Amino acid sequence: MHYVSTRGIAAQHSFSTILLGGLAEDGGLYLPDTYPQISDAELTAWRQLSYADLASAILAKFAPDIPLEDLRELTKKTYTAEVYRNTSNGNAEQITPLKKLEDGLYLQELSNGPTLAFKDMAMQLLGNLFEYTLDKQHAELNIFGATSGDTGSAAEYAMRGKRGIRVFMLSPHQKMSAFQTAQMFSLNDANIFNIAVEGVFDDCQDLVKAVSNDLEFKRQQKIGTVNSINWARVVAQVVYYFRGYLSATSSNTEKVSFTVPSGNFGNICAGHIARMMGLPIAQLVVATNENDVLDEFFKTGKYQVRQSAQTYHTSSPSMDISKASNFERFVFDLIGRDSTRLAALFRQVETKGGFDLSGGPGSDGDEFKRIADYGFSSGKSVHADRLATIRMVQQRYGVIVDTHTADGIKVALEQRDRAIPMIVLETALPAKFNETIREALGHDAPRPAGFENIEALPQQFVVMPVDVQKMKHYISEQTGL
Ligand SMILES: Cc1ncc(COP(=O)(O)O)c(C=O)c1O
Ligand SMILES: N[C@@H](CCOP(=O)(O)O)C(=O)O
Repeated sequence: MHYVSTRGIAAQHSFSTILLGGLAEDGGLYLPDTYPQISDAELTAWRQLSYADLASAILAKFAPDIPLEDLRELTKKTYTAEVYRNTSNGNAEQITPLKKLEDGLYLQELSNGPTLAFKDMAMQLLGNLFEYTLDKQHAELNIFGATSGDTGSAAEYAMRGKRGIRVFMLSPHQKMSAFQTAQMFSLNDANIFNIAVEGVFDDCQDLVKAVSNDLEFKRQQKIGTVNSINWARVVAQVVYYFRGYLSATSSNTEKVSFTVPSGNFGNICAGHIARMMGLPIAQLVVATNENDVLDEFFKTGKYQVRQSAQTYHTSSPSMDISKASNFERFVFDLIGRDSTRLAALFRQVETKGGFDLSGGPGSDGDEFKRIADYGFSSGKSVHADRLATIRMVQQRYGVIVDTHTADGIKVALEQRDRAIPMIVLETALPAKFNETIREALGHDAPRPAGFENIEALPQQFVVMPVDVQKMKHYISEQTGL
């Protein structure tokens, strides 16, 4: 298997090479040349597997250049009850248990890891994969990433103290919750550098792309990424769609749907890959907050990104994103993997702010008519919906959900086909967004052990403007390369 760039110019590479490289040299994102398919017999056999074994079976299809035995060791070391210990049912061996809310409606717990968000599902594996690959190459890696709140802490917890790795993490200054801010900025490991950027998440992600697109600087500074720009992140997220499906069904003739609180489109992109591999997924429902660029696209075929000033700071702040990185991977598939056209469309995003695939007069294509073939639909949730959903879920099901998961449940209830089980992905625990839980319920969210006084710890970070040159200068100053 080879990996190709969505923009079609960069060289094709193996899994291990793109793992360390992140963004393709032509500015595109890597995808496998074809999606591996799963047979009915395989899916049946996978019903018996532990999460770790399921992960290595799926990874083996995407990383043929890593020996299966090594993959097995890596996933066994990653997916343990000690690491994913915050399960609500006390059975941490299950890693991502399904919580039944009512007949046909489930939450899939993905936030039981060290930083209480779904990012830990992939990031813990990425940390181990990086260490394994770097050890073999006697190399080092400077991770340059962007976060709206959860990728950052998941990456820093996964990489702290790891040999040969430094993490430079950009976050939007004063736009994360108090808990998220404390989780990242209270770390004082020598290999962690927190940079608060005077802008929104999209500015942070643009800086990551701009720095990565300077190929000489990238090579010299050994820059890699942990955002879902990195294909390995997406692949590791594919695993829990399989796990969710297998837990909700007893035969492969059944279908399920997933609703995914979405921002950078990495999570639901993994669902798209699982579906392309043949997992019987009926619907993939994109749930957005007030930053509704994706909802607009999946309703109209028009993709129109918003400027920083029109990107709202909301109570589901991790989804405050108007320029979803992984959307490019989906559009690549939607337009028949025509990389020349893909590159033109995404150039147009930079010059005209978007493109239009609605098929209407003056549009850039008519592929929107094919959206349903890919199972996608969408909906939106705003602050008042979020509060009402948090209250409703507590009253009706006795469960407290975080603000992003609440957005997912709100949209899932609107979109579900009652004949097909709907799984809502739980993307964080409520303790991370206590301000809004208090507003909704009048009391604090339950706080897992170990985080009691996190907001009171001393914080270490630097504040910087949206300035590529200053960012590069800061990185080279710290690395000494
Ligand atoms: C809690 C939470 N929910 C939802 C999302 C959106 O996920 P994605 O960016 O993969 O679409 C994020 C950020 O990624 C998040 O941290
Ligand atoms: N919501 C994310 C944004 C970055 O997403 P990623 O999946 O591309 O890393 C965050 O919490 O940082």
